[in-house]
Amino acid sequence: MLITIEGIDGSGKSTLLARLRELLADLDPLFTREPGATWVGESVRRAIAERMDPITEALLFCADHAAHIDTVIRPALDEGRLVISDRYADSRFAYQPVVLDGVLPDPLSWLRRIHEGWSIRPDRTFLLVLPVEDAVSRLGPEKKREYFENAAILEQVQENYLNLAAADPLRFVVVDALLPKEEVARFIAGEIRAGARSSRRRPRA
Ligand SMILES: Nc1ncnc2c1ncn2[C@@H]1O[C@H](COP(=O)(O)OP(=O)(O)OP(=O)(O)O)[C@@H](O)[C@H]1O
Ligand SMILES: Cc1cn([C@H]2C[C@H](O)[C@@H](COP(=O)(O)O)O2)c(=O)[nH]c1=O
Repeated sequence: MLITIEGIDGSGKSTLLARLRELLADLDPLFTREPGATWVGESVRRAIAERMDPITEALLFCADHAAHIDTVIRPALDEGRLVISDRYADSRFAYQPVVLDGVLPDPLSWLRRIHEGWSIRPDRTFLLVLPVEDAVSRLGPEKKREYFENAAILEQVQENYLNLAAADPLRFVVVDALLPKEEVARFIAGEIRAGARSSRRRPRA
């Protein structure tokens, strides 16, 4: 079963994942992330830091996703493991249209086409949502933030995320990220546990 955690910068993903490692330890999940699970992810970090052109940046994120699926996700799913990824394809569909706006006529369709035929659809995606001003204040002083970590960009990213969730309500679970950390973690752990139980009852297609 593939679970993904999404949300704007500062929404609490890393905090949540650290707690899920403890709460779900008995299920022995594989925790992974994008970018960062493959050496391609290092190129992505460099592209963000150096502000490469948005098409190069988008294609590097996609390359990291392909390597992530090939080397980490598919092997673990084939072994029947629960996989939990901090960011996944929806990060591309939420962030890259913002920087590709004005560069391509329809960035989201372009991105979706690139993923077609090889990306693996998550079984469930938890989207952490909170007002952008709260996320930005959690992120700390502006000068220490990465390129995407500014309010104007994050407003558009969050709107894109909410549109993705509205279009796919069976997969997305929208979670109030203003709730206390422990409440967020226990709710999501419970949902993942329930999903894992029912997927054990269903044979994999
Ligand atoms: N539910 C919560 N309530 C209050 N503060 C929180 C909550 N969740 C996380 N935080 C705090 O917000 C800050 C940002 O959280 P975190 O690093 O987990 O976000 P993130 O989504 O992983 O960010 P990024 O995408 O930039 O890596 C941290 O200081 C964390 O302690
Ligand atoms: C996977 C992915 C990520 N991003 C952005 C989102 C963040 O601002 C950075 C790095 O991610 P982190 O988890 O906060 O360290 O990259 C993106 O724009 N597109 C993507 O596909």
